[in-house]
Amino acid sequence: MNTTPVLTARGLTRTYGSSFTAVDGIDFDIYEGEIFGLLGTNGAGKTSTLEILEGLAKASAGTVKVFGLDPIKDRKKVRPRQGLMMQEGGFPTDLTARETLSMWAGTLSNPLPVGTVLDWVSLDHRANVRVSSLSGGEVRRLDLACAIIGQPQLLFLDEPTTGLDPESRRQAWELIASIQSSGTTIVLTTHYLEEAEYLCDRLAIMHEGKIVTSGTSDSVVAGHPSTIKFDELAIPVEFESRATSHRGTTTITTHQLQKDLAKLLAWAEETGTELSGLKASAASLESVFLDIAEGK
Ligand SMILES: Nc1ncnc2c1ncn2[C@@H]1O[C@H](COP(=O)(O)OP(=O)(O)OP(=O)(O)O)[C@@H](O)[C@H]1O
Repeated sequence: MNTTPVLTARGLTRTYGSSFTAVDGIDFDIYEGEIFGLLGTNGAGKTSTLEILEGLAKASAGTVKVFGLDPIKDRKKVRPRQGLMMQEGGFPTDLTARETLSMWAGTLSNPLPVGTVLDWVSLDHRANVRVSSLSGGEVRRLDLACAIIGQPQLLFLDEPTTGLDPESRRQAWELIASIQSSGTTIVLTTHYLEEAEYLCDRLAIMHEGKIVTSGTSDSVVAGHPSTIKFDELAIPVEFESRATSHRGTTTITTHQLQKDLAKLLAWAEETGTELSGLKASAASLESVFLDIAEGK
């Protein structure tokens, strides 16, 4: 992996008003050519962080360097190298998709052809439709088109596939992956863990303004326990200390899923016990995320 940092954040803090800390002293590096994901529950501080990285908001404390520069003070140098897709685009509604993208391209120094980008985001057949008549998912794809048409070296995508149907989401993933393969570094936020697993080389999970865990998806999941669930019944003594019971379901947590499952099945066989509702699940990004969300 290329470990040349394109972006570094140290002690990044953002407070609202006099007392609310939305981003609480976080540190991370984003390397050239990678896709870095910022994940977290609603209100974890992802957008508040992204806005500082993008140079749209000032940090209350800490530093950010983008291409070694200050994204606010050196805005003139940094901005042309960045593409931004925010949660809300806010286009004039009476322009068509093509007019909107052409107008935006007119402000950039090195835009790709408008028709090519409309084709990439599958809006070529909707090019002459006014923004007011586009569906929510189509507006989202127009947002993405505006973010990539300037051939940015660093692309920020804030929930790029929210509102897209599953097929359009897959297409957006392919497009984002192909933009990365052309050398662009990408920072994205998402609520879709499958999206993070598919796209992100590394990710950080935020909770209440802090980064709780970070690394590759595999390294974040490693060390997290797997679970065995079944309908509530008396269980072997050796599992009692790792078992919890909730709404009629017993859950055993384990770091040795195969071994413990084999033991449990052998016990059930010997004692003639029916393990109804049996479900064994390896640790996943989702289980890590849910534990963090629950403050575990
Ligand atoms: N302008 C603001 N003034 C006061 N509080 C704010 C402001 N913007 C955000 N917040 C608060 O800061 C916290 C972090 O918000 P932020 O939008 O960064 O979270 P997020 O992780 O992006 O959430 P989501 O997944 O819902 O988009 C939330 O508690 C939010 O209510």
